[in-house]
Amino acid sequence: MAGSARERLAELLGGSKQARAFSAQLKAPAHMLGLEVAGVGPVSLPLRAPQAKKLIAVARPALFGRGEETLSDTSVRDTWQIAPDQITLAGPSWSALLSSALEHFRDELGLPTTARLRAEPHALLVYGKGQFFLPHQDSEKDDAMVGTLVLSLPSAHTGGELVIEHAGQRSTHRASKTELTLVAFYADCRHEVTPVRSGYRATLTFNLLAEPGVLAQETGPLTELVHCLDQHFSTPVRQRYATRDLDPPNRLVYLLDHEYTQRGLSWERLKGTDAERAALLRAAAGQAGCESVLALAEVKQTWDAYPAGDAPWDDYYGYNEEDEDEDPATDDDYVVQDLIDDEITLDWWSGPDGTGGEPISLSVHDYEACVSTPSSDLTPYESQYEGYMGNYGNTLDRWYRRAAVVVWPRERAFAARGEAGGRWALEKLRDRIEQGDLDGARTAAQSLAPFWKHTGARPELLDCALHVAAGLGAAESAAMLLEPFHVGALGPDHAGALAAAAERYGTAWLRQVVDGWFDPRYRYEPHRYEWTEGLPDLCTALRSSSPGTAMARLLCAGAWTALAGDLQLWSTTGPAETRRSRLEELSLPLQRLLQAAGQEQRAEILAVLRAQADTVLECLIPMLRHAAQTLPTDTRRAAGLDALARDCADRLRAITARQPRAADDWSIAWTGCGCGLCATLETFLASRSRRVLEWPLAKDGRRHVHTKIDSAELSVRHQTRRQGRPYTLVLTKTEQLFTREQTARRRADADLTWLASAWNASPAGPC
Ligand SMILES: O=C(O)CCC(=O)C(=O)O
Ligand SMILES: [Fe+2]
Repeated sequence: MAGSARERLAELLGGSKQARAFSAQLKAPAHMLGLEVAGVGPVSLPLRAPQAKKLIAVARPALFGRGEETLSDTSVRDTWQIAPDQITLAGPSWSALLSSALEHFRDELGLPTTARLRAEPHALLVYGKGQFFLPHQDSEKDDAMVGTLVLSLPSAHTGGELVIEHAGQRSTHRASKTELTLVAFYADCRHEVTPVRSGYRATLTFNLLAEPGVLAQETGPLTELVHCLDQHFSTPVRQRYATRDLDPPNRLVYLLDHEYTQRGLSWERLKGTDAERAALLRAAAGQAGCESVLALAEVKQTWDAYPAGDAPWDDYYGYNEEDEDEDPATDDDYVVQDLIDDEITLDWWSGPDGTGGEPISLSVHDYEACVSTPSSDLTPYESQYEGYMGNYGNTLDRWYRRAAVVVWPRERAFAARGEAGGRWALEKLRDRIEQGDLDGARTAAQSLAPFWKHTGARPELLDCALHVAAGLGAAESAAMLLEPFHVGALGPDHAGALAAAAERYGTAWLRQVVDGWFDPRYRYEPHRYEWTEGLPDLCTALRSSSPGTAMARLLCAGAWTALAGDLQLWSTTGPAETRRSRLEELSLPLQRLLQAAGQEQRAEILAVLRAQADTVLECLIPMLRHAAQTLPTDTRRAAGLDALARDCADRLRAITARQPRAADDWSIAWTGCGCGLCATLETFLASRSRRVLEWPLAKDGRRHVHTKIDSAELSVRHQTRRQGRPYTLVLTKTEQLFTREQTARRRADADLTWLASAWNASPAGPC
């Protein structure tokens, strides 16, 4: 039944009732009905032959009415009937089942939602083999009677179908063997029961009455709209495939039919049918305790489509060779099939009093959307056909501009507006805090929780969020507001507000929040370290208070975890070219971190750097070069860079002190994956004298060896001699073995000389 309040709203506002069903069916578990019959006792379900016979024993042949008369004629109707006063309907779930079934049938049959249906037991009917009821119309025994409800008891039988007809349409209902089958239909429908061919069919029939008074009363569309709004805003949302219901929706978005500009959008200037519909909905919203605003919506629909002239299966069989020279395609050239996706986004709305307005960004959930005119009946302002792309088959995208009336319950106004504009929500919270309305601010803040993560954390809002968080004095809500931000939003200006929040809520709270800011999701973003530019100033400012000092420590720790991970990754990851440039990228963030860190933290970082392999120089030397050009001497010293320069000089000296490779030494130290091929390769590489290996080797083996040589960038050329079987892999050690070492040594020499001059990095003393 989900969506029925919205559908009804759309119908009422659209001014035309859709053709409604004349009959409807529902199944329910057998245990929900407890049935007792005088002279038989409790009837156990599913019904079996012995008990069916007992029921027949207390029944009498059924009569039927023709005009004013009541007749018995087995050529018209042949069945056994038990009067309602012989029947007791009980069981713990029976009344719940009946009332929810009646609501269902009311909605399905299109009766007003204000109506209350009541079911009055009429008879228990039992049909044995060959028994039936010819087509007839039930007499309306009561002014309030609107239809008939037939509840078939579960029982095994063939034949005995209930066939209902209306305006040339018919629906056929078969009873279940195991479940209760409930069918309701309007009193003006002709219906019949076809002959039972085997087994027994048993039904409980009821007159369906619309509660006297309610229907007769002039309800008018306004009352019904109010009722639908109440229902929409109080019914939990059920999403397809979801395991549990969501809270009731905060919004209803009713799409209007015309296009408007921002300036032209006002309650007084709505066009055509929009004017009447919007006025009606706005009036109903007011009566239902809701606020309403006008908004501009963008609708994008994606349809399954194929070019007209092609049958959808032509792609598979290649039948479309004939029609090749066609004009450029337009929207009309496609056959549109199913709607795949329907996205509605609101990008602007007016203030609740109808004045002002602001840009927003809000995607409308399908359970909030309500339309009397489907977008597909309007003209798109743009459409685009996309051939087969992998995700879907061929699709046609269509874009529409529409206006909308957005309605929300007054008491949920804050969340309803807040989801569309994070800035608005934060500013309102700040105002309430400043006016001393702390309770109001806390309740309002908490109402943002379900969606804040997805909507509220734009970087430019961090400052306001920090102030609000500190002012709220409610740790959980404060954390909820701050957690979705990313550390990238942080700058030196935030120091004051950060320290205030830290002071208010303590270190454990702080850690939880800051951890969220270093979400590893951002790890591979290109500018992920840009924020460290402000880190030294931010930390200096923070250190003026002790909670601020703790905050600074957390930020440096977070930055170091990220940097250490990247250093480790890139200093051990292949091709030299990539490694060098990645490590160099880390040099500036590392320098800023060393400047920002406290003494103890800096010592820890330096110790870790010292323990890294020599490749770390590819990060450290560029860092020292940069620092030498940009930082004053005392800043460099304070950041521990002097000590770092000495460490680097030691490493470089060790490299330059290594014995140069002897001219006849062709050995290459390398270890493979442990397989037989790698063992052969390892032996060849390790040999001082062997330069060439001729290795008959099949394709897979050759590929393995190629990969190993290339990924380790070994100074070995590999060629395949395509003669004989298997081909021969020819490996040749190259001169690069010597030139590379010479280049590295020359670079180390140069770096060392530079270090000695720019950093005065003479060999470390005994201390
Ligand atoms: O047994 C049925 O399914 C329908 C009976 C009926 O149409 C009637 O009692 O008027
Ligand atoms: Fe009937």
